[in-house]
Amino acid sequence: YLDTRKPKNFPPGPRWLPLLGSALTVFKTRKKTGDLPRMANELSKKYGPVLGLKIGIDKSVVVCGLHAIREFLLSDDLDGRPMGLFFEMRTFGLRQGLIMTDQSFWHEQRRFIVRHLREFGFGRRNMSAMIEDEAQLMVEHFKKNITQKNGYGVVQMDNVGGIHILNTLWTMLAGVRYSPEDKEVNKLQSNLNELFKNADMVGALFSQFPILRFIAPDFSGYNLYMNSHKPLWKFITEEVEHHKKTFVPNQPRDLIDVYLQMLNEKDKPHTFSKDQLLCVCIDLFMAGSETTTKSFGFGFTYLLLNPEVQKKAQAEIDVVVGRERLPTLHDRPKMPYMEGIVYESIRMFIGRGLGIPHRALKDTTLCGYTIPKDTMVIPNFYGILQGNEFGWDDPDKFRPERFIENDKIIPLPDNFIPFGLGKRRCMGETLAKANLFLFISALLQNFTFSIPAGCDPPSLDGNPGITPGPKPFKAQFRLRD
Ligand code: HEM
Repeated sequence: YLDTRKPKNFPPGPRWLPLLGSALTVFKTRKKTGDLPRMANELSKKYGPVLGLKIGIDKSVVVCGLHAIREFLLSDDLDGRPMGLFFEMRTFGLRQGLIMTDQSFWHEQRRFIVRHLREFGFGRRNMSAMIEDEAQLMVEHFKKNITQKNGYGVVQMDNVGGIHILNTLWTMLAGVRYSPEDKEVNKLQSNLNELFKNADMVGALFSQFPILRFIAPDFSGYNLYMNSHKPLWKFITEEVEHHKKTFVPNQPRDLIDVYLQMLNEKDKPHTFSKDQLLCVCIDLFMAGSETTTKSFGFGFTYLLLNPEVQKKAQAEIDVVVGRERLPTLHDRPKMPYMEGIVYESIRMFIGRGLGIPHRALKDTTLCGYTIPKDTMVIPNFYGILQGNEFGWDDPDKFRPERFIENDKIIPLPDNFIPFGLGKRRCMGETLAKANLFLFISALLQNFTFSIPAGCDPPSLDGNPGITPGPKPFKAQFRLRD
């Protein structure tokens, strides 16, 4: 009986059943609508934009409308991150790192990481040169894959950007760049892809019913979750050990060295530890490559389906950049169409999903409802980025023009908040946008992409999961005339 009682003034939502909470309604609506974000959008039509749920043992609130999402993301009381097995097991079972920590621990670490990444170019002018170099390597890699006989190449387009995108962050973090053919990194990225596909933002079955990890480790997703993380833990640990062996005091080569230097300080703040360094690297490995690679993948899904968009982008590139050199970030203000492609790629990615869950740090209110301490609160990006109630005409269409007026990028609409808002706002926005702009424009400057003969067109369904991803697809590419 107690299990079915909602806290006073809790946001409206489906009835809670003993043990299951609202899981049955969620499950049924999800089956009908296809995924969690659409499920929440559907239920919010009945219950309102602040949707109160309980899945297994966790009380959670999914926030759907723009007004409610803004109030939520800008509230300091809702700046925490959920606790629990699912979130902590990513990082060796520790509540450490950047993404899933909160309060003073998170403040201190986030400030330190952002400040020192800047020393290695993050968000600075030389970051552009670094991405341009990587874009050059990407173009060469594509050229190598064109066979003389056919005059074209074929690639697995949904994840081809993965290592190049990772490299732009990893050069600053660990001072290394990997070859796009590196077997280990490719395997790590495909492991994570698999993992992100098979769980979702509110956690896996084993986190809602923790006992299941002992009695049904396969069924509850526990084994898959653990096994997908182990190779990444090994990889990161080896990188940090290598840094320790080659470390020269006061001559930092990258962020890991700066962190090691801090670890050697006698009076370092207590939030700094070797474990925390490993967890920061894990978080940045995931956040830094996964999201941008998926936006890139969605971007090319639509570029393949809309050859006229490729043509318009190529015309703009030819006028502003020509063919003699690769595009740079200096060209960006003169290339609104390409920038529109970047925004649409991001909208098609994050607009299919839920954001990272937050946690109420104390009893508080949201849109007049009571949110008890420790409730998990999750923003739903689907409605505001892909629903037509927020001014998107044909929200399912990939239309870079929607961001352009009088040949200029328009001030971005209030509901275009793919990187979140407030103190927990994404710290990689500048890097992500620069990567997408430089990689996509460099490829379109050199190649034209099409659906390979005998292949189905890329699917628009996408894979739901922790973050949504494009369904795997191949692309054929030819050098432009
Ligand atoms: C298109 C690409 C990307 C999108 C759409 C995106 C979006 C987001 C969103 C929505 C959040 C959550 C904000 C919140 O919890 O309220 C977030 C957090 C975060 N992002 Fe990104 N992101 C992208 C790329 C990147 C990149 C390249 C990095 C690399 C540095 C990065 C690092 C992070 C980190 C560390 C957090 C956690 C911040 C915190 O909790 O303090 N992201 N991102």
